[in-house]
Amino acid sequence: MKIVTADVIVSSPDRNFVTLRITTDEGLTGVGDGTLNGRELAVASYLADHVVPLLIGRDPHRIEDTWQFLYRSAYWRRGPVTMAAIAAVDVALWDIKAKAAGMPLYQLLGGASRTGIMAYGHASGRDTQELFDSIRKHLELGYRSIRVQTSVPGINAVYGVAAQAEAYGGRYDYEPARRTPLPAEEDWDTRAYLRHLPTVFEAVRNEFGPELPLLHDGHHRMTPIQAARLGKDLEPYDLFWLEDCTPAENQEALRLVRQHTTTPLAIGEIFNTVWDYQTLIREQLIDVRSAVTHTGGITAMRKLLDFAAQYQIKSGIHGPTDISPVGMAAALHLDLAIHNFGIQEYMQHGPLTNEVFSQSFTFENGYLHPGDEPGLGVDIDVEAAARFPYQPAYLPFNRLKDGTVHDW
Ligand SMILES: O=NC(=O)[C@@H](O)[C@H](O)[C@H](O)CO
Ligand SMILES: [Co+2]
Repeated sequence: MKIVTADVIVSSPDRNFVTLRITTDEGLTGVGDGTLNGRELAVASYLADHVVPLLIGRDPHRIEDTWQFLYRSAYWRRGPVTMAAIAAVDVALWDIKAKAAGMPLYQLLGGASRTGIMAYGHASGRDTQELFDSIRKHLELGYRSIRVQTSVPGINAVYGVAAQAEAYGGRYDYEPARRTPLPAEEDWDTRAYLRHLPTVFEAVRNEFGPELPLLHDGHHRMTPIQAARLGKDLEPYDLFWLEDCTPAENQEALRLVRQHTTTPLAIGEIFNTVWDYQTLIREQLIDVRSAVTHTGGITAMRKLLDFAAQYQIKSGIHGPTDISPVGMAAALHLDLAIHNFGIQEYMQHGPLTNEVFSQSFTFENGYLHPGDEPGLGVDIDVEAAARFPYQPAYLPFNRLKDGTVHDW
């Protein structure tokens, strides 16, 4: 079998997506997700200008060789753009291989290790009442695990608070990439946040009880000692995880956090190769790990998850709406097959996105399942995609009160 075409489709239903669609000489097609929120065109160009010419004529069954060829022939190693592009090719080739085999992708990954994939949804609120309503709404939607994000007194716009994003003219539910020519500036104050957050979880536990798995995303904003303090302050509320508690380019920084708190830590959604995690995993500095299929696709993610399994670390694959239904489906096939599954993030894509992408995965009673269609079980309607041309959209950034730029 040979690859005859590879189309890079940039489409913006609800939000921007980059999809690679590979077609073989036997008429089989496969799709891959190369969406990198706020830098979509960089991946689209990397694919169209530097990768697609290398794919034409290759045997699509040679997935490992194609991965190694794209990774090593680029000479320049790693990075979010390169690894998102390689991920798009890799997932499309796995889609083709599974279709050729006439089975859902998870069967090629070792078959099902569970009956369903525990999902968590994003509840948020500007105040306690709005937060409680959002948690109740997610419980009614069937979620059995819930991420809690709230406003902070004295801060105007905080990541992950849907109503606040809308008040700022954004659409949080399509991931806070504002359709504006330049990134929007938001404000931040870590001490105000550290004072406020334990009171939020105290209120949530009093209202919803001790059982409901609760998650929180620190979104890279604290120093290690601040993260250590928050982890300790949240221990009474028994979180499923505290995510991205501190920027982790310096992986050793997590040693300090670990020494002070037993709150489980999830890190990794902005990483893109196993090397970003190596110390975190080897020294058991994280518990449930979160990474998108941008970490080089199924081939690389499987190796990463198997490495993590040796250190009793479970998966927590990234699943916001800036991961397209294609990337989501890839995550679900992995989630179903691996033994060290932890949890799967699942925001629900918008109605226009569901017009462009047909998918066979299901969400019932709090559990996701990739479905049993041959391949990934997702496809892109190219005509529908053409109706939604790319629109520049950027994630916001933070500045502190004194004007210093800060992690968002
Ligand atoms: O845990 N989920 C997250 O942190 C996401 O909401 C990220 O802010 C977006 O995917 C960035 O594009
Ligand atoms: Co996150």
